[in-house]
Amino acid sequence: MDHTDDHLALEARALGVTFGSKTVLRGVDLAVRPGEQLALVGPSGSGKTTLLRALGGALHPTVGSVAIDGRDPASLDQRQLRAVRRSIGFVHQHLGLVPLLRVNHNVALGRLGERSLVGGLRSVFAPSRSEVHEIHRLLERVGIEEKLFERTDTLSGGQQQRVAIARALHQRPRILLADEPVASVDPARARAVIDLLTELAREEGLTLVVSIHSLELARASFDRLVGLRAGEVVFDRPTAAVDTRDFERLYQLDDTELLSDGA
Ligand SMILES: Nc1ncnc2c1ncn2[C@@H]1O[C@H](COP(=O)(O)OP(=O)(O)OP(=O)(O)O)[C@@H](O)[C@H]1O
Repeated sequence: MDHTDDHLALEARALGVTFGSKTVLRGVDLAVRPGEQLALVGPSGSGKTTLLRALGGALHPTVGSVAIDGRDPASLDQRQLRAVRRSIGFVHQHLGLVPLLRVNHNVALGRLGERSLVGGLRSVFAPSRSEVHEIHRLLERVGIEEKLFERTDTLSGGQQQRVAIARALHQRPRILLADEPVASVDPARARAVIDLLTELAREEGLTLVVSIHSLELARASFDRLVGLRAGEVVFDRPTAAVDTRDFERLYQLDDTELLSDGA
């Protein structure tokens, strides 16, 4: 593995995360090159969300370290940390949209973090023409431009997913992290949303890490799969080299795990 920081968008080194007495991640090593796309797969509770949060600098590792574009968030001051976080777009599992706001306002919120509170709110509720144009263009790219002025809670689950993607892109990130972005849509729409994410990331040259429940979908849409089980990486391979035994290993429960689970 290439450990030259300059060449990595994201890196975890011997990463461990513990909540109270519960170890959620242990010994995780991961290296992601700029522009690379990969899927994190694993059973519920295996630590995918926690790993994404740590990689995005939203959670400090208990042991080990993370580097984002070669910089360890733990070594940065508040201003530097905000700049690093702005370079990362996050599509949350539960989307985090404001239901009563119009679609254009929710997308505009993507850039709130880069301005003062007053300036940010002005840009959301009284945006400049160029900002309106940019939001319209983003909604076109995610295929729901006709929803620009609709109230967000009137949109379908799949459409809201697209709003969340547009909001993350409006932030102009270099890295996009998506946590189960298709948890609430049916399989056909899930495929369309994942295809959209991978296509947009490719076009924009973004690094993309997506946690995904459906193995089928992960296999169909990503060239690299990282399997997590009980907080540990059990495989990290090109999709073509991941076989049925890897998947069995990922989903089997053994006595040790059952014993340690409640500990
Ligand atoms: N803040 C926290 N405090 C205590 N335990 C936590 C916290 N966050 C996560 N956990 C625990 O860590 C484990 C891993 O959670 P995580 O959400 O990372 O898994 P996941 O693979 O994303 O699961 P899912 O697919 O269900 O979203 C779970 O057992 C969860 O209960």
